[in-house]
Amino acid sequence: MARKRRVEANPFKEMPSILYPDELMDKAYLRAEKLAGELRTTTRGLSTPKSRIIEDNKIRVIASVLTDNLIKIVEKTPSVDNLQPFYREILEIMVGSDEFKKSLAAVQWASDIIKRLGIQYSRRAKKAKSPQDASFYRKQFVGRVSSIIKQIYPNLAFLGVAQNKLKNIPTVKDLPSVVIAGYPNVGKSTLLKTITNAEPEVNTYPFTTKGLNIGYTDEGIQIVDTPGVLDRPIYERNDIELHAVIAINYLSDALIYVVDPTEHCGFTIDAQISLLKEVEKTFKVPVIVVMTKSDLENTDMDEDKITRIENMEKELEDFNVVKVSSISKEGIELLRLEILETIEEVGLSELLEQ
Ligand SMILES: Nc1nc2c(ncn2[C@@H]2O[C@H](COP(=O)(O)OP(=O)(O)OP(=O)(O)O)[C@@H](O)[C@H]2O)c(=O)[nH]1
Repeated sequence: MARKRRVEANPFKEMPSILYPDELMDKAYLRAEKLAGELRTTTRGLSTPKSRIIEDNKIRVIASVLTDNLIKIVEKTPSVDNLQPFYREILEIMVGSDEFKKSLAAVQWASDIIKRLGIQYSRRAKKAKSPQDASFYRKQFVGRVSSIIKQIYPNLAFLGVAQNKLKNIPTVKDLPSVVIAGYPNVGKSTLLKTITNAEPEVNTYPFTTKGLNIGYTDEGIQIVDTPGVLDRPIYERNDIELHAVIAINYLSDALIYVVDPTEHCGFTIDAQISLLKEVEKTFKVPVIVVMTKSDLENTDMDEDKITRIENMEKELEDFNVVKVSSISKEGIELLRLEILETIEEVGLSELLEQ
C-alpha cells in the first residue's frame, strides 16, 4: 500500500513577524530621515540639486523598506497550493485558507504598487524645479503609500494572527503512525500510555480544545490519540471537526479502534460498532480492534448484555481483534505485536528505528 504522506517540519515556522501599518510606516520613515540627515551633513544649504537628491533618496528608502518588509512576508510564507495535505487542513482549521490566500495576494499587490510608485516619484523628485516641489512629491508619495498600507491593514492583521497561531504547531514525526479512535471514555488515553510506556507528548493541535496526544513505542511507532476527533459519528460534526478528521486521515497508516464492551464508557456496543464501521470506511487503512477493560469482563453481566456481546463478536469476525486490560496488562504484548505486524503489512517497517 502506498504511503499517503511525508509530514515535514512545520512549514509556517519561517513566517516573519508581521508589522502593523503604523509600525511599518514609522520604520520606513525613520530609515529615510536617518539617510536624509547623513546627506544633509555632507551638503551645505539647500540648493535645488541637493534637495532633489535628498527627497529622491527618501522616496527610494521608504519604497524599499516597505516593499522589502512586504515581500518578505510573501516569500517566507508557504503558498497554500504547495502545502502538504495535512498542513493544508491545519491551515483551514486554524485560520481559513481562502482568507490566508487573499491576504497574501493583497500584500503582494501592495508591494508591487509601492515599488512602481517609488520609481515614479523618485523620477519626479529628481526632475523637480525647486526644493519645495521635490518636497511636495515626497509628501505626495508618502501619502499614497501610507494609504495603500492602511488599505491592507485587515490583511496584515489577519496574517499576524495566523502567524501567531501557526508558528508553534508541533511537528508530527515522519514515523509509521497508528491513530487511536473510539468513543469518549472507552480507555483510549490509558491505552496509549500503556502501550507507549511513556507519558505521551500532549501537542496542542487546534483540532479540539484537548489537542493531540502522541506517544512512541519502543520500536519507533508513533501512536496518536485524537481526543474529540474520532469519537463520534460524522453527522454530529461541524466543518472544522470534519477538516480535523481529514487531517488525521493524512497521518494514519493504521488505526486502533477501541471498543469498551462493558459499556461503562456510557455508549452502547451498537453505537461503538457503528462508529467503527464509519471510521473504517473513511480511513481505508488496516484496523486493529481493541476490546478494552477486559479485567471487568464478567462484572455487571445480564442476559441482555451477554447477547449484545455475542452479537458484537459476530460483527467483529472480519476484524483483527485483541482483548486488553490496561489495568491487568492482559493482551498488551499481543497488541504490540499486532501493531508491529500491521506496520510491516503496510510496508513501513523500513521506517522503524533500528
Ligand atoms: N477497569 C479498567 N478501567 C479502565 C481501563 N482503561 C481505562 N479505564 C478507565 O476508563 C476511564 C476512561 O479512560 P480514558 O483512558 O480516559 O478514556 P478515553 O477514551 O481516553 O476518554 P476521552 O479522553 O474522554 O476520549 C478511566 O477512568 C480509566 O481509568 C481498563 O483497561 N480497565
